[in-house]
Amino acid sequence: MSVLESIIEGVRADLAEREADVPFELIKERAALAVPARDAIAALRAPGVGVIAEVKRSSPSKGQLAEIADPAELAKDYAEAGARMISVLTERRRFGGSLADLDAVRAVVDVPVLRKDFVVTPYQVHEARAHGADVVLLIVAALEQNALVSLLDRVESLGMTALVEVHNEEEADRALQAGARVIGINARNLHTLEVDREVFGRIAPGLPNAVLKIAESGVRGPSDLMTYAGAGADAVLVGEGLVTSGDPRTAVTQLVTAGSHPACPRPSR
Ligand SMILES: O=P(O)(O)OC[C@@H](O)[C@@H](O)c1c[nH]c2ccccc12
Repeated sequence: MSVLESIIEGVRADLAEREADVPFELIKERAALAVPARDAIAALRAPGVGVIAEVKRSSPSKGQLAEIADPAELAKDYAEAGARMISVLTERRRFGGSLADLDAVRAVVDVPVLRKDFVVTPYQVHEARAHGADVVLLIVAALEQNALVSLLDRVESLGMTALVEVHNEEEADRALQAGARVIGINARNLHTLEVDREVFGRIAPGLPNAVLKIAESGVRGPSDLMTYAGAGADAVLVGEGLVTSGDPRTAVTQLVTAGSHPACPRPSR
């Protein structure tokens, strides 16, 4: 079984427990009553290269990265330092996240919030909305094409934005066919867990101008942001580099400064 498959197996087991507590009809109702989703596309289209800052305790490749006793405090620091969006990992077993983290972050920031998880069922989409998410990650490698299409439609029908994650050209084609408006190109191979920063530059130029392009993973600092900017990134998504920096606020400030510097290559739109 691949790493991705084993993560999803755990996600499904945890999901079954939550679903036993809060049935589908109830989570749908809660989602319908939530404050409307924020416009993530508008936030990402702002001038310069944006920073999406991630609340990430652990990773399958490195184990624990940071304790993060107070995710709300961290998210506030990120937002005050200029992050355009906050990503919250809600997967428990490998990433140490939870929906409580999402609630805590949602309560303290005004920027759009991304639910970062392994979303494979409609239930999780409504659940994301019920907990205040504005954006939901959909990983192409984890989904059959018809599931991808129907989950993406569901995300949009709830007023949210889908961040559709790809790792290669074939997945990028599937994302486009499904109608993705925001594509994340993940430098980390979910099968081997290795980071290859060249992947973005290989895939991004083949995507239409109208699609927002997010470079995910492996951003160590401003120079990686500049490289991704040169290859057409509208934003970078950063986790480990921030939570292990010792000073996440300054780390975000440095990235935001680089992304808005006149020398930073601009997205073509
Ligand atoms: O910590 P990094 O290398 O900055 O990466 C952040 C983000 O890209 C990564 O957490 C991620 C990208 N896609 C995912 C899918 C599931 C879980 C996690 C991820």
